[in-house]
Amino acid sequence: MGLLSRFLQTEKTKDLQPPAGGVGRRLVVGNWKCYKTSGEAKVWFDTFAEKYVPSPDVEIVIAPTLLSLELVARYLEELNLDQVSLAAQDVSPFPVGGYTGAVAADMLKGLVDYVIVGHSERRRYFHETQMDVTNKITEVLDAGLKPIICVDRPYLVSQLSALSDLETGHALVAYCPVDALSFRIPESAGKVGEAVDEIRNVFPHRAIIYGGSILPDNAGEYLALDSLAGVFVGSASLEPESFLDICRQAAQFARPQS
Ligand SMILES: O=C(CO)COP(=O)(O)O
Repeated sequence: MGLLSRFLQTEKTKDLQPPAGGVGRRLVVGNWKCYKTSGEAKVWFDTFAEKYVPSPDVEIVIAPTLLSLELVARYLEELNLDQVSLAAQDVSPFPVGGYTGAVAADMLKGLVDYVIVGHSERRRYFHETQMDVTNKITEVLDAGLKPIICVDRPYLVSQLSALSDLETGHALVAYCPVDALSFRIPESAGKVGEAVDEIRNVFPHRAIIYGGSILPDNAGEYLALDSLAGVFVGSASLEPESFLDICRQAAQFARPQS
């Protein structure tokens, strides 16, 4: 699929109804990127906790900055919110050792369940290579954590083939087309469905989520896709209200697990 074929429609889906029986368990991941101090993170969780209604079929994952991770993890323990866990936004490609400035996967154990790996912003602004990404995935899996492996357009095929030999364990794949992030234009649900099929050819049994300009107004389009396990939310996760709105929609679309 070429660039031209990815012209996007942003039809509104406010009146989209979940099918009877729902579409399966849903995951909503909020990536705060380089926003929020530890204090701001605590305020976010206070507001979130007030209005959050857990659903057994929706898993919520929040990725604060590495700096605030420990404090947020302790606070989350206090809040004791069902179905909410944490992710690290990045990790060292190396184990514990003489690597100044790095945080090793083993150090994240007990704080997070997931680690985001290979986000396009890491690849683009920090010049992360595919080899770095592969090493990070290995470190994360060795630490017993779950990598959220980001793949994007226009490098989907090469990124997937680089990972195809890896034993990816409990990995999730996050499809985040760069145009949808950089240009603030979400990829249409139809195009996302096509990319998901492409990813499934390489990782047939991996859960796949989509990220790129997900907002409360368009989240339902993606949550309704049977082939998608959930959504990966950037900007709209920064405000607890808009993130809660997306979580509520996920609960509407989720189907109880048998
Ligand atoms: O990068 C993303 C998920 O990690 C998506 O970011 P936006 O939702 O801000 O486009």
